[in-house]
Amino acid sequence: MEIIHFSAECYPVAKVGGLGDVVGALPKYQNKLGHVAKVVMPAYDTKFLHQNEFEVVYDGWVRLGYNNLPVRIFREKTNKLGFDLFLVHIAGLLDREKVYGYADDTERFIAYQIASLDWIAQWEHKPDVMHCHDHHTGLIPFMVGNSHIYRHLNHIPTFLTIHNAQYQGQFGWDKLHYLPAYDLRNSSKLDWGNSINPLASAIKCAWRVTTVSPSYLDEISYKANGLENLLAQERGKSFGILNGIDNEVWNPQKDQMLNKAFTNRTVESGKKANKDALCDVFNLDKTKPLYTFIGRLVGEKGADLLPDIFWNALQQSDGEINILVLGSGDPDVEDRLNEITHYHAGNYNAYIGYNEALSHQIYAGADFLLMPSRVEPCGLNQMYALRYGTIPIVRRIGGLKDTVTDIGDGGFGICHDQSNIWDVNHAIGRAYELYLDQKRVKEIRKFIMTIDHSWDRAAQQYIDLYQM
Ligand SMILES: Nc1ncnc2c1ncn2[C@@H]1O[C@H](COP(=O)(O)OP(=O)(O)O[C@H]2O[C@H](CO)[C@@H](O)[C@H](O)[C@H]2O)[C@@H](O)[C@H]1O
Repeated sequence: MEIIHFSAECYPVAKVGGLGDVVGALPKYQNKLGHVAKVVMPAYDTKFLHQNEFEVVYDGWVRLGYNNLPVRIFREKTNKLGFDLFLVHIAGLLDREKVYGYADDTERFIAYQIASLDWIAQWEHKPDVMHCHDHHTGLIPFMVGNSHIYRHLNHIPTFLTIHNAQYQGQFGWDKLHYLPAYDLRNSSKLDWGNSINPLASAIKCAWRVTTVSPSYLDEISYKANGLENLLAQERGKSFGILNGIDNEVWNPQKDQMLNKAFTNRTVESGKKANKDALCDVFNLDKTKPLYTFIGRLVGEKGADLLPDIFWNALQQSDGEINILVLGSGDPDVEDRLNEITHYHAGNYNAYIGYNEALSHQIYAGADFLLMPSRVEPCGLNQMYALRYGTIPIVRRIGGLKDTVTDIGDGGFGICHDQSNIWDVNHAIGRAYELYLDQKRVKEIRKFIMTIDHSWDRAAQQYIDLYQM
């Protein structure tokens, strides 16, 4: 099958969070199964663009409202990522440093979607599947099914994967003129709550909808930032497929970013070397358990609770634990997390910012990873933690529920029910008790490193779904 993935992110080209990891891996694993999966994404002004070789495969114009903008599509020449990568270049609109966060994001992603379809519409052959990821690509199913200019594509099955239903990309009907002409009687397929809502539109128009874990599929019927009823209505064509992880990128045995590579046989010495190095850099106590949080500092991740959780834990433990945070997001949370460093230096530190290599070093060097998420469609961090022998402490929600079993239930993690300070502090205490039983900790580490969360299984599940 020929599968085209449309996405705003793809690791290592451009990554803000988990979407980038998924789109950087799933196509590679689909190709390994004998298919031809490709990625079409915006050409941002990132390092990857400057450090790799590209050829031009398309030169054209994209019509955005009353403007015609020049478009160029580049193909990466060497198949470096294990799949064909196409970058849509629109000067002045897409070629910026950041992926998101601009006032004209709506226009940027509409232009990217139209330009991608214009290009594909003039191919001699047609792909078998068009797979859209999140709201930035959510207008594609509507445009393909309803715009006269894409009538040659309208027999191609479209898929939507929801990585996070919190973000929907809504914009006002005053921007309708940016979209290619369609029969206005079909406007209800774009509308949700009197706005044009790309995620809602994709849920309505895509042939199939998937979520990134089975539990999240259940949860969004009652908690989906206003889309609950729609998702419940479309449940018949919706499926939950648990994300995998890229075992080649996240491989503690070969990871070049670590201070010391290790396997599950050498996990004790490997973890110690990586932990010692982190403790040296961040002024932490090597002899004490190291808890960490890695992620976007936003409400969904429970990040606003972290400062209080850490104050409590550090005070209650009286110097017996370490905490290291890596993240960026809400400036208020960033400040509050930084502030703790002044009071608990030696046991606490925070790196505010984005640092891919440091994230690998922390997954490898930490003893426990905290994920007190309010919403977690899948969560990749807990799976990276497991692969690097780090015990996850997670709220039982979404993909966390599907991947972590509590030690009290014969499992290997610490689970709690609510995303609140008391539950998380209690979980931190349980982890500390566990840490004192080093024999058990060693057994758990050895075991969790063997759990297979690679993409092999999920890549096949997507193929099966395309063929249904
Ligand atoms: N400051 C920082 N420095 C370095 N690395 C950082 C970082 N902050 C985050 N990361 C990395 O970004 C990724 C985050 O992955 P998640 O799955 O937790 O995220 P996210 O909420 O973005 O994704 C959404 O999509 C994914 C994919 O489907 C779902 O798993 C998830 O539940 C859903 O919310 C991990 O690779 C993590 O290491």
